[in-house]
Amino acid sequence: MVVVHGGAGDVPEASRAAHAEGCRVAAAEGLRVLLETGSALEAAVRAVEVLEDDSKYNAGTGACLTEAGTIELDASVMEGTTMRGGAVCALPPFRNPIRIARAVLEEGRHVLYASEGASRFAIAHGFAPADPETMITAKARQRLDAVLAGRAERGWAGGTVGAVACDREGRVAAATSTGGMVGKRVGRVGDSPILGAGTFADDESGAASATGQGEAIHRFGLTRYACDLLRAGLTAQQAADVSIERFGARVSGSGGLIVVDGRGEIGIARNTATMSFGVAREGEDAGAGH
Ligand SMILES: NC(=O)C[C@H](N)C(=O)O
Repeated sequence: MVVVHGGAGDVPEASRAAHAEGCRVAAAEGLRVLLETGSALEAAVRAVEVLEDDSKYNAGTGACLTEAGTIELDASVMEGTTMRGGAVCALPPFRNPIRIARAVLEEGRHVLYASEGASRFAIAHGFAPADPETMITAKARQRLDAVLAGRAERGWAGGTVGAVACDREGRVAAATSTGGMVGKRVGRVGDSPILGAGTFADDESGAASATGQGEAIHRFGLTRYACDLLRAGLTAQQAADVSIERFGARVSGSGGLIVVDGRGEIGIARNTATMSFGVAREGEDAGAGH
């Protein structure tokens, strides 16, 4: 089974159905890949890739902009069987950062590459840098302009994307990708590329992908916290609910979380107005909501 999220935040009423539908499509495609390859890791990566290519979300194409008007991308992936992980942060424009994070995981020498080094790694592994103009949307520019003009708050952008997957043998994986915050400082790195914060997977507990205020998620270690609750015996939904409750109470964090355990039970929680999600399970029609 595959669960995806399209970011915690406050999507306007008129756009909510479209955001949920994008998640349904991504979860269904992730499940298709899971059934074809048997790999939870590949399924989570593919689901996130679909969302990166959908300009509605703040990841890949359509990512939000730094205060300098540039794109800096964060992404990570982790699989739960041997707990391998790969991540890139402050990456200049490449179309699918999650694929580069996957390549980091496969190569295995390091876990996280930043900025120039991440770009070099990507090029050495056959990824082509993207023309920034093909990835920057008019909406992303408008949002930055509003922030710089003081018409909107400099906050997290919403629209981060993530996926968790569980195969028939109980192997789990998680993946997360984002442009971060609108008007962030150049070099600011959020929680999404940090294992244990934005992304975590361990077959002995489960997998989780987080979204929301990155600085708070960093400090709280949100995905690791949720997986530790699974290990302690909570159901996936209880683990998601308790994690978000504690995250709000302890560090005043706002955000959301998707969780899956090794039996394919899922948990979805948020303390924001919306968080689009999609769920696809073998033998059932894919569903979506907020
Ligand atoms: N939309 C998000 O979830 C933002 C992301 N967590 C970050 O702070 O970079």
